[in-house]
Amino acid sequence: MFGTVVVGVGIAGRVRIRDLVNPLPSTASEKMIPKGFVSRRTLEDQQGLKQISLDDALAREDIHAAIICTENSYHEDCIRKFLEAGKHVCVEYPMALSLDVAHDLWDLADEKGKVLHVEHIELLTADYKQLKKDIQGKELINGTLHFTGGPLPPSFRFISFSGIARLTWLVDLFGELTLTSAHLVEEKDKNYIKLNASFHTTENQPLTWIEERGPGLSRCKNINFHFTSDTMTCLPDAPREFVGVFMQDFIIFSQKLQGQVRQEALQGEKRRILHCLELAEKIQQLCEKTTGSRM
Ligand SMILES: NC(=O)C1=CN([C@@H]2O[C@H](COP(=O)(O)OP(=O)(O)OC[C@H]3O[C@@H](n4cnc5c(N)ncnc54)[C@H](OP(=O)(O)O)[C@@H]3O)[C@@H](O)[C@H]2O)C=CC1
Ligand SMILES: C=CC1=C(C)/C(=C/c2[nH]c(/C=C3N=C(/C=C4\NC(=O)C(C)=C4C=C)C(C)=C\3CCC(=O)O)c(CCC(=O)O)c2C)NC1=O
Repeated sequence: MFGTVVVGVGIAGRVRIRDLVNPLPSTASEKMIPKGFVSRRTLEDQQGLKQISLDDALAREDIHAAIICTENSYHEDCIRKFLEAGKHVCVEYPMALSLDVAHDLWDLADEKGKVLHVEHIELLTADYKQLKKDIQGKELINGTLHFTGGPLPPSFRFISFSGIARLTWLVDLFGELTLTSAHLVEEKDKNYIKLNASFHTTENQPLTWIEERGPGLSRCKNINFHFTSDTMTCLPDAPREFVGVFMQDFIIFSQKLQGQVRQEALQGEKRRILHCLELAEKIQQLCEKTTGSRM
């Protein structure tokens, strides 16, 4: 049994509390015991769960794991505190805002012998699983992934990190990438931002990622993938699965705590996460170089 707390009560934190309080019967998630939630605000009980202080969460011996759902700028500090206190950590993506920090946190997890799990629900949606199946065996000529969405607060930090889910899609579909260019358009007065990043696959095929955020832009992903066999311009519309994506992720975290995930799978995941963070960092550096300012 693993006493567990949720840290940070926003959109993701509330879903995490829901899943922690209602584990899926006959899955590894049943071994996770809700022990409370941590917030920087004083909140009333959440779905029957009580608020506890961060210090208590770190010190209590009946708490073995934390699910960190704070804004991106506050992930590193939280992960470090819980790992140092000898707790397992599940953190919402992106785990860190630089490659160095990510390596450092993983080393700390290894040193402490604890699980560091990074949520990547974008890989767990029914549409994505279908897309991956549909693409299997096809030979890419070139492709574009264009995401639009509403503005995020500054605490979600640089757009290549807050948008890491799109990079993760491209890497999971087409393998490791090399960045060839990155360009940022920002209209701060309009709260509008657009990133355009280009890559080559290991077979030298070009891929483009466009991440666009601004008021009135609805959350949407557009694809345009050209293969030698055909062209895909629409995401497949797979039926929704019975188990929600956050619950699927929670079950994976629980399985990791119970030693049910193979080493090769863990290593592959870690390699992918670090590769995506490295790309995100290179994009940021290139954008800063071309605009001449830190963002
Ligand atoms: N939303 C989603 O569907 C997904 C989110 N994520 C990731 O999860 C993390 C959190 O995202 P999300 O939950 O959407 O972000 P939110 O902006 O909803 O919450 C972020 C943090 O802000 C604080 N907060 C929430 N509401 C308020 C409020 N009304 N007033 C003051 N503070 C508030 C909370 O911390 P506290 O309780 O300490 O005050 C909370 O943890 C990010 O890393 C994101 O990338 C990943 C996948 C999906
Ligand atoms: C309705 C408003 C709404 C908000 C404010 C929202 C925020 C939000 N959704 C995210 C990802 C995500 N959000 C979802 C799914 C959801 N997330 C939800 O809050 C809900 C209701 C679903 C529906 C199942 C998924 C699957 C991701 C992973 C990235 C993706 O594939 O889009 C992220 C992480 C950053 C990013 O990848 O863009 C944020 C901040 N999502 C929303 O849908």
